[in-house]
Amino acid sequence: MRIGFIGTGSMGGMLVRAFSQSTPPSELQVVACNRSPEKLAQITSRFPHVETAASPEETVSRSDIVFLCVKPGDAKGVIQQVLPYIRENHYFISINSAVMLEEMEAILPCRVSKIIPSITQVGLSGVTLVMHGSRMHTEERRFIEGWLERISKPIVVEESDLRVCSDLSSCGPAFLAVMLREFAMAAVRQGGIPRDLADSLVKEMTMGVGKLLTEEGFEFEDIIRRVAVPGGITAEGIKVLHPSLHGVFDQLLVTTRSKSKHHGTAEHDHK
Ligand SMILES: NC(=O)C1=CN([C@@H]2O[C@H](COP(=O)(O)OP(=O)(O)OC[C@H]3O[C@@H](n4cnc5c(N)ncnc54)[C@H](OP(=O)(O)O)[C@@H]3O)[C@@H](O)[C@H]2O)C=CC1
Ligand SMILES: O=C(O)[C@@H]1CCC=N1
Repeated sequence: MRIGFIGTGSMGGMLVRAFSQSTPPSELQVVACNRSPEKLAQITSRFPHVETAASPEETVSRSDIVFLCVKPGDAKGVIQQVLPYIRENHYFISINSAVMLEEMEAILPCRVSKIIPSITQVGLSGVTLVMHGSRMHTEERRFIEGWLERISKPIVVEESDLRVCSDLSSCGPAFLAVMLREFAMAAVRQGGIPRDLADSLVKEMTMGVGKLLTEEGFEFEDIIRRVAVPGGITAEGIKVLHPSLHGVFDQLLVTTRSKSKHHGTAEHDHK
């Protein structure tokens, strides 16, 4: 299978690395291009079997599955640029939430899907959100999801639910990191311990909680019940958290929804 990547920035570069780590070169031919050559050169120096294409057009010509990994404001221009090189049997997959499946299908003659990756795929974990266009039938959907399973847990969602789902799976790592950093910094202030000790404790705790939730069958409530024993210390801490957190995430989701309505122009990409 020949997989092409147009754009090897943060997300495209991550996907190239993730596929290269998870799949032997004998099963996968990767070809990629990037506007500025340095980012791609960093990847090819670590993964020499990743081939360099000179342009998006060449990437498309040399691929069966094409991942479009440019910023929203660049996406429509690149789609127009590669259009003459797209064959009906191509799979064209955009990682931009701003470009709608219907818009892509109206322009492109091939099968299209949209996926929203997450920084967690650096560790071959976390979710890729998947939305398929109308030309993707059951077998073809399974085929693409099978590839995504090599690097993540693919979850199919409705395009209309994308905003809130990607807040959880793709923006979520940053939201969680902000909260965890606050926790560590408060421990430094209140407990007088060094920052690196506080960071290590929070990181290891987070990894352990992740395992309970994903591997040990714990629900959030199970963890809360087992740790916040009646009359204990954790329960007192939770009494502080509840009023402070109430409404915070509603506000966050209202804000991201509002921002996403104005997203998708080159002007906004560079703000
Ligand atoms: N960051 C995240 O966690 C997530 C991001 N996304 C989405 O992914 C998309 C990409 O984001 P991200 O990877 O962070 O952005 P980056 O800016 O890091 O990557 C975009 C890349 O596309 C390259 N590029 C632009 N135009 C062209 C072109 N014509 N031909 C070849 N390469 C081109 C850029 O090259 P150059 O080196 O010249 O800039 C750049 O390397 C966005 O839509 C974002 O919303 C989705 C999920 C999560
Ligand atoms: O913040 C952003 O715009 C991107 C989209 C999803 C995660 N990061």
